[in-house]
This record gives sequence, C-alpha cells and structure tokens, in this order.
Amino acid sequence: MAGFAGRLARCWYSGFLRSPLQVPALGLHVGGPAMQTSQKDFNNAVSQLKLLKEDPGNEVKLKLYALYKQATEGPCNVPKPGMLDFINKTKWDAWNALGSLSKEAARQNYVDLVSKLSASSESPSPEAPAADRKQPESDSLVVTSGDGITTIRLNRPTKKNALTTQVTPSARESILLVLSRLFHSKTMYHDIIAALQAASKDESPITVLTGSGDYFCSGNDLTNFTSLPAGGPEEMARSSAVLLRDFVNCFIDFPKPLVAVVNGPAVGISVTILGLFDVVYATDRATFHTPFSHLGQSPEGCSSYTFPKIMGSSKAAEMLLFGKKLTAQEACAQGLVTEVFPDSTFQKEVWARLKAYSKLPPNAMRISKQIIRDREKEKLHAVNAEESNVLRERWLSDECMNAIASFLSRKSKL
Ligand SMILES: CCCC/C=C/CC(=O)SCCNC(=O)CCNC(=O)[C@H](O)C(C)(C)COP(=O)(O)OP(=O)(O)OC[C@H]1O[C@@H](n2cnc3c(N)ncnc32)[C@H](O)[C@@H]1OP(=O)(O)O
Repeated sequence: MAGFAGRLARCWYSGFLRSPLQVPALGLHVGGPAMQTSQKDFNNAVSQLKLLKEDPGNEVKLKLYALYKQATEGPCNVPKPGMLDFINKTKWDAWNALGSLSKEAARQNYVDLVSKLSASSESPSPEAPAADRKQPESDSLVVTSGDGITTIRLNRPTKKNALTTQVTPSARESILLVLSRLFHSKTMYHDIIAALQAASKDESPITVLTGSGDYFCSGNDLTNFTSLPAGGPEEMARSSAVLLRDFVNCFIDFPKPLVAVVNGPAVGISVTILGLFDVVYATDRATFHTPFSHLGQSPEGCSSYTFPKIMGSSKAAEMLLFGKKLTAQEACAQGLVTEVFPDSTFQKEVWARLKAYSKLPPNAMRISKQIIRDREKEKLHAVNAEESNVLRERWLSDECMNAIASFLSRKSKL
C-alpha cells in the first residue's frame, strides 16, 4: 500500500513539475516563460485582428503586414517587385523598411499595434468555453481553445456553413483578411484538416465541431463545382476525391474525444462524418439528411459502412439511397445522435457538460478511444478510399451535373 501511495505521489508531483516546462515529445513547447508568452501573444494577436469591426486603413494594414513578415520570416529577403507591380512593391517597401529589426521586436510591435486596434473586438457567447487561445484560420472557420476544449466552428452562416473548396470572399473581407489568408491554407476543407491536426496535438482533452448561426452545415458547397481548374472536369473530380479522402482520414485518425455540437440542420457530408465522432449532441431543431441520389452522388464520410452498423441496413438505405430526412429525435433513436436537447437550453447544457468532461484524465480518455476505435481504422480507411473513388466518377456523371445546375439555377431545394 505504501509503495502504491509512493508511486501515486511521484506521478502527481511529476505532473506538476512538467507543467512549467513542457515536453517536446508530447508536441508541446519548450523554452522560458517569456518566450512562450510572446509567441502565444503573437498568435492571439493574429487571430484577434480578424475580429476588428473597423477597417484600420491602408497605412496601418501595411504596417501590420510588414511586422508580420518580419516577425515570421525575418528581414526582407525577396527580390524587389517591378515598378508596375504596384501592390506588391508597396508591400515589399514596407517590409524592407523594417531593416534588421529582430523577429522578437517585430512580434512585440505587432502585438502592441493589434492590442491598440482591438478595442471593438467581438466578445464570445457566455456559454461557450472561455477562449484562452485562438489559432490562425480563415474567416470561415474559427478555432478557439479554453476550458479544456478546442472548438472548431464553421463560420459561414449566410451560406448555412456550406464547405468550400475555394477562397470565397465574405462581406467583411478586407485587404487585411486577404493578406492574412496568404499565410494560411486556402479552403474550409484544408482549414478543418489543419485545425484537426493541431487539435490532435494541443493541450485540450476534448475537441468539438460546431456551426455558427441557424445551421450546423449544409454540406459541400455546390458552387465548388463551378470554377473548373485548368485540367477541366476530370481534374476537378480527381482533386476533389483526393481532398475528400484526406479530409475524412483526419476524422478516422483523430486520437482524442471528438464531439459534434449540432446546433441546427445538417446536410450531406456534415451528416455522414458524424459516424466517426465519439459523441453527437443535437438541438431539437436539428435535422439530418443526405440527398446523395437527388444530387446524382453517392455516400462518403464512411457512411456506407458506419450507417448500416449504427442504424441497421434498412434505415441506412432509406437515408443514403432515398435521402430521408431524420428529425433530431429520430436520429437519436437510430443511434446517430447521442442526446437531443431543447433548443432554448442547448448551448448552456451542452457546454456545461463538456466542460465537466474535459476535466477527466485526458490520457485515460485517449486510450479508451484507441481501444474502441483502433481495430476499425484499417477498414474505415479502405471504405473511405473506395467511396472517394466512386464519387470521382459520379461527379463527372450527367445526373450529378444536372442536379448541381438545377440547384444553382434555384429550381430545386434539396
Ligand atoms: C470535396 C469534398 C466533397 C464532399 C462531398 C459532399 C457531398 C455533400 O455534402 S452533398 C450535400 C450538398 N448540400 C446540399 O445539397 C444542400 C444545398 N442547399 C439547400 O438545399 C438549401 O440551401 C438548404 C436546405 C441547406 C437551406 O435552405 P434555405 O431555404 O433555408 O436557405 P437558402 O436560401 O437556400 O440558403 C442560404 C444561402 O446559402 C446558400 N447555400 C446553402 N447551402 C449551400 C450549399 N450546400 N452550397 C452552396 N450554397 C449553399 C444558398 O444558395 C443561399 O445563398 P444565396 O443567399 O446567395 O442565395
């Protein structure tokens, strides 16, 4: 008993000792507190900038651009653009003007400038976890960490959080946002992949996917199919299939508890991936449907395998073949949803519960997830690859092209 108590005490103390200087093998940072704070402040400032309500004006934007480049890349190290390349030359001049200013000083100046500008930044909703860390992402995806939860929030409410494969300008787009996107990935799919990869290594025990506004997500943005790459429809289908496979793989491989907070209706791929989540909480306003046949498409997100397993083959067929829309209660009865909450108390109840769960020992939760999920992974990867290949063909079919053309010409709502 004494030996056990001693071991317990040693673990307890080593846990404490680890926190000030964290261990690189665990994907965490090393270095003194001043260094950590400065980088963290810089990352926060980069995120905070996107929440500014007022356009700070071109002069300030240029200064921010120059400081960002200096802080991340050091002194200007690229050739001067030609006289006619006016915008890039102006940016180059601003960066070059910082001379040999150190990265640390540039970071500090950047943080100071953003904190002066951010008086009017948005405040988070009271129920959501306190955001003590916000990661760089596009305007359409907001990633925050706090209270032991990393929250990945789809943030295109005017388009029902449809998932883009293109950079789509938003209403409050500014040069500043365009510039900030130059440093980050291009599309919502890529941003979600990056956010999941970062979350898999961060300190939060729990990761959540949710949406802004009245929808959870309306699935793939059907306008993705309208801007063809140089290789034509074949190249569009090929690259979309690769993106789809990579996207779904991230959910299959995600190592920590992954929770969907379904704040409203869900369509298409936002429904199918739910079979790869550990827990799905839904408002009673949510609905779930996969109109693949209507779109001349076929199942993805491993749903051809997970749905029959979760709800039985005949219920799965009704959803996946006929596009039957389930209410939240029905989805819960079928096992796709864990629990349904009244819309009026949904946010409050769900976040309170998740905050409590996030205090459970993180390693125990990871290991339990591993035991539950690992034996299925190989199968899921094979299913994902097959579904992506089949869809590649489907996207080139007349059935699919006609259905998308019909949506885009507003003839049908799905
Ligand atoms: C590369 C990986 C590919 C993975 C493939 C995945 C397959 C799928 O996800 S299939 C599912 C695709 N999604 C749909 O078919 C949904 C299409 N949208 C609708 O049927 C309706 O918009 C709605 C039922 C979701 C909402 O209808 P409601 O009347 O309430 O609102 P709207 O006025 O229609 O929508 C507002 C606004 O948002 C635009 N929008 C909504 N969903 C999408 C979407 N999926 N793609 C593109 N745009 C969408 C809609 O057009 C409206 O835009 P405007 O205000 O500009 O008209």
